[in-house]
Amino acid sequence: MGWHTIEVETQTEAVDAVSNILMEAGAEGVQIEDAADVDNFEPNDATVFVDWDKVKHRENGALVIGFFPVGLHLPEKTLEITNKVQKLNDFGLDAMPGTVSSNIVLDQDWETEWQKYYHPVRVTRQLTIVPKWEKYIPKDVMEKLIILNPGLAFGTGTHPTTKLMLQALEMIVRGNEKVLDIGTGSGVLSIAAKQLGVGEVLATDIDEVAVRSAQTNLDLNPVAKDVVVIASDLLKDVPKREKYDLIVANMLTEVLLPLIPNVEEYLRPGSKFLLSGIYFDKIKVIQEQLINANFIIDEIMQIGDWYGVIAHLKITGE
Ligand SMILES: C[S@@+](CC[C@H](N)C(=O)[O-])C[C@H]1O[C@@H](n2cnc3c(N)ncnc32)[C@H](O)[C@@H]1O
Repeated sequence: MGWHTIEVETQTEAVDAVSNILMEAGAEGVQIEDAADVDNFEPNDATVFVDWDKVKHRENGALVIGFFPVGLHLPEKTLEITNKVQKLNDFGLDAMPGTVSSNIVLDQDWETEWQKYYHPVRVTRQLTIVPKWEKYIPKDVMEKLIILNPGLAFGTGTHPTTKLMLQALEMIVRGNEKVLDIGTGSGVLSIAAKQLGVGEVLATDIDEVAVRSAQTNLDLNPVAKDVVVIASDLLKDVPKREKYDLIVANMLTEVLLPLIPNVEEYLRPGSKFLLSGIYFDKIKVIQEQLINANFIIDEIMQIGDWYGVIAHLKITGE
């Protein structure tokens, strides 16, 4: 069996959005070649030096490749994707040139290409992401594993926006918190939260494919077996009377902005709200929206051009 690939030439800041477009269009996986990976590259072993002149890598921009099963109507799919990529500019994302092209590859090529990119990565002091096909033994008692089938949905753990969330979780989780994970993608943050000792977790995503992928990944992690995952557009299908100690949301600013004013009724005073997916030119507007919605900002975190925020709902007298 072969695969159709649809490739989008774009920019680093639009990689997540383009990946989502490809997944929503029915891609069974995406592969990303991003020039920024060279800057963000952190070897597992600090003594490793990579001579980038000798390693094949992109010099600029990014290429996102979606893998589709053969049988789809390629010209129609390509047009649908082109239209959606062009609309990203309206959201203030530089997705250009946004050139979309298609190809066919052999199954075997895809399998080996795919797996070559994913290896166990210790993303924070305590958390290591392990692709499901790797046998990995924790290096010390502190190390906790997140087993993932990467490529099913956004959230392989190595993207700066996910890393910021994992770091923030590690900083603030004390144990037994009730957690809401909005836009769960691969389920990575729910699994991490459980590994760090939280109590109940409800995970949501607008995308049915992501909901199924999250469930597959949750099933790979016994610690996360009681996480409930549902399809929901933001808070629409989250039970109204529920209160959470912690809400996490790693999504584009355009999605976070309408969410922020509505989370208060799901939190208690002092409950934490972690946000990520914020590109550098959007951090101000997110801060303003949080302050208007009764939040105190505890910490602003940054990796490269991406920002994350740790906030809490005002306590009376604050
Ligand atoms: C950037 S990914 C984050 C995935 C994962 N939580 C992480 O941190 O790596 C954003 C996710 O939000 C989901 N999403 C986008 N708009 C949404 C909405 N209106 N309601 C719920 N989920 C949404 C997308 O389908 C995607 O899975």
